[in-house]
This record gives sequence, C-alpha cells and structure tokens, in this order.
Amino acid sequence: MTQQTGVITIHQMRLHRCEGCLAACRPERRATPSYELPRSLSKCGLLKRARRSPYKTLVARATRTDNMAEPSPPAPPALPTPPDNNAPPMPWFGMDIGGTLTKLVYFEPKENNRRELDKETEVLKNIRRYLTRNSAYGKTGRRDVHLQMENVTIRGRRGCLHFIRFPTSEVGAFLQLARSKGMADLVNTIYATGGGAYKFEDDFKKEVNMRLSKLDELDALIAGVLFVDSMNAQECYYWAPPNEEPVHQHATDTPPYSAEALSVYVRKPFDFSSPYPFMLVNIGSGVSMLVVNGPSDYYRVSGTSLGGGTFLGLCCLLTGCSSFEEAIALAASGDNTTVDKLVRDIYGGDYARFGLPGDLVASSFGQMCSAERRGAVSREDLARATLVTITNNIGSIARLCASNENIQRVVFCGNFLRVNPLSMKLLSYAMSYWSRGALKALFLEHEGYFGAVGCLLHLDSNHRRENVSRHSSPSNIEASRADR
Ligand SMILES: Nc1ncnc2c1ncn2[C@@H]1O[C@H](COP(=O)(O)OP(=O)(O)O)[C@@H](O)[C@H]1O
Ligand SMILES: CC(C)(COP(=O)(O)O)[C@@H](O)C(=O)NCCC(=O)O
Repeated sequence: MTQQTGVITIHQMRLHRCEGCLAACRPERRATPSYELPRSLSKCGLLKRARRSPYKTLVARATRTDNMAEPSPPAPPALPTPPDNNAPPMPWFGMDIGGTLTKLVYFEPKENNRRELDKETEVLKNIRRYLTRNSAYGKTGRRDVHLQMENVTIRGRRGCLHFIRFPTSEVGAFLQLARSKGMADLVNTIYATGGGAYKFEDDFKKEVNMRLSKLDELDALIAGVLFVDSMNAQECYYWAPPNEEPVHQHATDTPPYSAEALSVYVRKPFDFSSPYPFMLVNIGSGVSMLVVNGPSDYYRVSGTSLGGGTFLGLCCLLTGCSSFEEAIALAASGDNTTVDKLVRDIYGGDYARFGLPGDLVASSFGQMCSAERRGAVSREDLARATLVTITNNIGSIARLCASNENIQRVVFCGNFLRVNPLSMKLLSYAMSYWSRGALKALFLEHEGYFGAVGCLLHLDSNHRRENVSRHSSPSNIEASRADR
C-alpha cells in the first residue's frame, strides 16, 4: 500500500486517498469515524487535543450500508494542522516485543521548516537516513516498505509511518545498534508492549539507558487496529470465490476447501467503518481471541497455544526448514492428504448422517502412524499438513467463540498471516462453510504491526498505564479459563 495524496490526521480524522484506492476505496466513508476513541487513546493529550480541534471535517459521512468499497470523488485539499510545541522530541517510535518478532513503527516527520531543519541534530538526521534509506538492517532486520503509510499527522507533525521488524532473539543486537547510532542519547523513553517489554526492560535500561513505558498488548493491539483501519480504506479485506457463491451451497464436484477451489479465491476490500461487535483473533506465537464491543470495551474470550510459533516450530522439526518464508513456500506446494487421515480413509466416502464429507480431514497427521506412509511423504506435504492443522484448529476455536458470543465478523491478524494467503483462504472457507454463511472472516493489511502502532499513539501521553490491565483481572482470567 502506498498512499499518495490526501492527508491523514489524528486531529481531524480527515482521511486518505491512496494510490491503490483510487479505483476501489471510498475516502469519505472514513471522514467521521463512527467509533468513540479507545480509552487508552482518549487518555493521551494527543486525542484530547483532537477533540478540541477547531478544524471541521470537510467531507460528509458515507451513507452506504453494505460493506463493499467503491470509487468516489477526490477528497478536498487538506487544512494545515497546528504544530504541537509541547510534543516530545524526535525520534518517535512504538515498539511491540513479541514472543517471536519485535515490531518497530517509526514516525518520519516530513515538511520540516528551515528552523526545524537547522535545529535537528546530526544524530537525528543520521537515524532518519539509516531507517528510511534501508530496507534491511543487519542480517535479520527488515522494513516492510509495502506497508509504509504516507501523510499521517501526529501532533501537528506530518509524516510517514515506517514498519520494521526483527526477531526478538536479536534484541541484544538491536540495543547495540541503537547505541552505535546514538539513538540512546536522544530517546530516553520508548512506549513498548508485548511480553518482551517486561522481559527486556532491564536490558534496555542497562545497555542503552532507555526506559520502556509499558502498555498492555491487547489494549495497544485494539487501538492500533482501529487507528490504522481509520487511516487506510484498503486495510480490511476478505477472501471469497470470484462469484461470491456461498461455499456451503457449493454444488460442483470440486470440494470447496480443496487446493483447486481455494486457488481461485480473490481478495476484496471490506468497509470496516462500523466495526462493532467483532471478534479479533491475533495469531502471533500463540493466539488470543478477543470480543470487541467498543474501543475500550473488550474482553479476552479465549486463546490457544497452537499458533504461529507452533506452525514454525513443527515445520522446522519435520522438514528441516529454517525460516517462516521457507515453511510457507513448502506448504504452498504440498498436499496434506498424504499426511492426514480423511473421513473417506475411514468411511470409504462421506459420513453423511452428520454432514461430514469424505474429503474432510478426520484426523490431522493420522496417516503418519504407518511407517510405509512416513517413508513416502514429502517435506512439502508435511509443511502443508502442519499449516492446515494449525489453521483449522484456530478456525474451529474462533468459530465456536464467535457463535457463542453471537458475533458475525471475525477479524484475523498477527504475523502468522504474513505472506500466507493459504491460511487466510482456509480460514475464510472454514468460517463461512461451518457457520452456513453466518460468519465472515476478515483480514488486515498491516497484519502484525498493530500493537506497535498502538504504542506510537501513546507517545505524548503523560499517563503511564498500569501494568495490570483491567481486562486481565483475576476474575476475568478465571472466566477465560472456564470458558475453554
Ligand atoms: N520472518 C518471520 N520470522 C519468524 N516468524 C514469522 C516471520 N514472519 C511471520 N512469522 C510468523 O509470525 C509469528 C509471529 O507473529 P507475531 O504477530 O509477530 O507474534 P509475536 O508477537 O508473538 O512475535 C511466528 O510464530 C510465525 O508463525
Ligand atoms: C501469551 C500471549 C498473549 C503472548 O502473545 P504473542 O507474543 O504470542 O503474540 C499469547 O501467546 C497467547 O495468548 N497464548 C495462548 C495462551 C492460551 O490461551 O492458551
């Protein structure tokens, strides 16, 4: 996604037009966000100021009731936003130190005036150049250039959001780099979330004298999702067969979940401007499932330890692969039916009485108890079976939770879905098929970066959030456990 024109401001929530959206999205639908501000955000001065902003939204709220994006006239030119003289010094970062990957969102200011440019220190310029001119940092750091968001305004500063990730196992190397680039001299506090914000807090202090101001990862996640979605009309999408035929009414010989049927699924934009209620399924190392009724009204309904970390760990064990990208590439060309036991392997056909088609997986990895079959199976097939097992299990739990909670839209995010259309299509099919069309699986372009964005939004908050969120009170934890 490369946004080209239009201005995104938190103050005005007067939103964007992006290159890809000129044909497909409706800038005005986001003109007046229909959600109230996340509690975590509403506590920070940034959005308090936004509410008081004298600038009026220039475009009217969209009146469409369906969720399909469509072309629209261009948005009017942007009004300047007043710079905020009390803003914290640059550079501005938000950080999510997860179980597998650390995500860093960097705000690159644009439109510096002469005075500001003169004031900018050499160190600051070097940091900016280093981060924005490279897309790889050391051996493992990567910038997801395709996700870059132009024309974001934060505290009266217009700029660009950059999305950077590196393995959490490399936090030590990151700290060394931060020291060598002089970052440590400029930044004394970073808003950070994820388990690593707790685990590595002392290392940040000792190694680079940086304080981590810790935010709850689920608070930050939701704030980030709502913010990025409000900025980018292309953010939310779904996968469906080209003709949108409901998969549970599928009447051809090709099973609707076969590789062949899924291969024709296409990605379509979804208007998520009236989001509530929805279920948010974050597939990171493990999986968290949240019911979101409003920006500051959510609870963690369930989770599973069989997540992205499990997929990668099992794939490494079973296939000898050494990266997520390799695991996904193997899975893309494999066939899980040589590994899994299908209903037809047990019944010789369908188990019709209970509507279980013969092609359905009856037992994941169920064929692997036979030495002969183990000898014949390929790495690709093993990777595919691992992907299908993990994905279907997450899909089943999500579906049960959504039905239980009477929710129709399930939004999946997290880096397990990175470069992984197969899992997204499987989830789309499974949610729709098993709910007889009642549930819709939705996906988000900035997959794993929402926690880090949620942290960036806090950058001017004087309020340090309590470490224990109200959402994880002992009674909630008990409730969540009992739910399983
Ligand atoms: N480059 C990568 N390296 C490792 N895992 C990756 C990578 N890209 C995607 N993944 C997948 O994303 C998962 C981590 O997702 P993420 O949302 O970042 O969670 P966490 O916050 O737990 O690190 C991994 O377990 C893996 O399945
Ligand atoms: C503990 C976690 C919130 C950590 O988040 P992550 O780094 O995996 O994104 C997550 O891994 C999780 O919810 N695990 C599942 C635990 C369970 O409900 O069984």
